[in-house]
Amino acid sequence: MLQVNNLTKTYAHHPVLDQVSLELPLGQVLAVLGRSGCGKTTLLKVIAGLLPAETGIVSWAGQNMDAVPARNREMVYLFQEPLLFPHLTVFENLAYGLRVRKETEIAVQQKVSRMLEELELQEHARRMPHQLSGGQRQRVSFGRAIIFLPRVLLLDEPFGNLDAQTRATMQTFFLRLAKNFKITALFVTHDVKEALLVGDQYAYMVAGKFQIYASKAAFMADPVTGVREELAFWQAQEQNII
Ligand SMILES: Nc1ncnc2c1ncn2[C@@H]1O[C@H](COP(=O)(O)OP(=O)(O)OP(=O)(O)O)[C@@H](O)[C@H]1O
Repeated sequence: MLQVNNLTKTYAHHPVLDQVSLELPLGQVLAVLGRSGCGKTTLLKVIAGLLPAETGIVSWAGQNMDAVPARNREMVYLFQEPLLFPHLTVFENLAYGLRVRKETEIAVQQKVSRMLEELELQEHARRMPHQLSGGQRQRVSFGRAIIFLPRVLLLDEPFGNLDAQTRATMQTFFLRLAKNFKITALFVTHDVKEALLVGDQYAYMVAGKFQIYASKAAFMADPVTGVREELAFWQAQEQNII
């Protein structure tokens, strides 16, 4: 289980993380909804070990991660933009983390083949990243992060730059991968529908304050999340048509 206790961080006397606490059990996805600038990226980077917090503790299975550098935390921060090695094929991009961990060639071949299948990219294994569409690149980026089974995946608006249709396809991919690989993830999004779709648990962040809801119903019922507003909008559209 990932545990975060009372994280605080300020920039120029302005609190960006204000006593943030959360618990994330294995295999669960916590969808974090929040407007731009509320501190979501800062939270993910502190958990990943890429930024220091002023106070608070990040721990995994009861072990304090303070002294564990980012590269050893196995809490992978995935950028909005897929960052692939431009000089490596899709296959080698996926294999990279396994090779760094000195896995045997047989294991590399098996794991990459399975991942290519999961991502429906078998036919693109020999392509270079610039020969892929944005959605395909994002799939490779996902696969590369998941293939060595990190403890936690930290997703920062991963589909924010994709068109609506590709975004919907990617959400379906994510749900399948999350289930098949028992992914534990914090999934940050501005999009209410995306949060509802991908989450097992739900949180809302505003001005560095983090609120976790006891249930999906509680998340949907709270006016601050904007869920009710969005539902009302679609109902009004429907009534206008009829
Ligand atoms: N290095 C920094 N120095 C000063 N202020 C910063 C720094 N990094 C972030 N901030 C400020 O902290 C706040 C939170 O930033 P953060 O990137 O965590 O927001 P966010 O919720 O991820 O926003 P977005 O959705 O737009 O990426 C913002 O007001 C931002 O301007």
